[in-house]
Amino acid sequence: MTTAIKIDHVSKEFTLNYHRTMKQMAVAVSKGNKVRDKFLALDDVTFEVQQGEAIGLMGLNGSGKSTLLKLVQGVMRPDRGTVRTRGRIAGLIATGAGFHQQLSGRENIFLNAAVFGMSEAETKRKLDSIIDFADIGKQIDTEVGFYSSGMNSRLGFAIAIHVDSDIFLADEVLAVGDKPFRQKCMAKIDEIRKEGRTLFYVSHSAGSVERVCDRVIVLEKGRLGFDGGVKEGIAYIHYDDEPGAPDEGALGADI
Ligand SMILES: Nc1ncnc2c1ncn2[C@@H]1O[C@H](COP(=O)(O)OP(=O)(O)OP(=O)(O)O)[C@@H](O)[C@H]1O
Repeated sequence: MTTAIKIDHVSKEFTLNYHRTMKQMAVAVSKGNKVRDKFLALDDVTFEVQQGEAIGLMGLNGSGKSTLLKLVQGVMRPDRGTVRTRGRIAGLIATGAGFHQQLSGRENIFLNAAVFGMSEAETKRKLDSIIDFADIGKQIDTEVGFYSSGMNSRLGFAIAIHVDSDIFLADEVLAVGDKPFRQKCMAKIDEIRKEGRTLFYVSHSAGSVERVCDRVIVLEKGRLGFDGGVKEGIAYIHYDDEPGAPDEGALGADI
């Protein structure tokens, strides 16, 4: 087996500022109060992913999932530890991230595709297919700054799935899309799986994780809480407790 991702004792620290203005800060300092704190968004996380594995990355809000994906994608560096990846990485880890707000959707396709390492010729060849998948009509030629979050997500996902990547990162991509779009995305994710590409799939939906993944990693306040089978992972995080809970209805069994 070939290792696709190696996360070795990785920590990432952020600063939490308690005040937004200089005045508030000055008042806090004069009273001897803290103005900022540091905290670990990721705390000594270690695991390996083999090529072709589909990992469901789960955890409560703020547990560090997106931060971990950003480190895997290479847009952020760890403060401690190492992140090693093999092959080309594509995916959607933050809706609208990487889009230039004043450029049109069409122009952003070229910009974003270049960031993923696609040549202009390759992008031109895939342009119609990307626009078709995004399916946002004439608004493909309007400024991305005016897009709804769903439209941002549609365009971002459409570009990402057209990159010939070895590792695909999907962070809540389906959360803002409507049902027909979610179904289309799930079909693409199935294709990615069949092609033997490595998948990192962040979701709060036990149903969709069960459908897509063969392993679950649970982050708890930045620490690795669980790493193992899908059913066990879902049970660990108690997402199987409440049948018909909102996450199931939103993204689960109905896809
Ligand atoms: N650039 C940043 N600067 C400061 N704090 C940050 C930054 N990015 C993330 N954080 C903080 O790090 C913690 C982890 O955030 P992260 O987005 O990784 O969580 P998550 O598990 O993806 O959450 P969610 O399920 O809500 O998407 C949060 O407390 C968040 O506020």
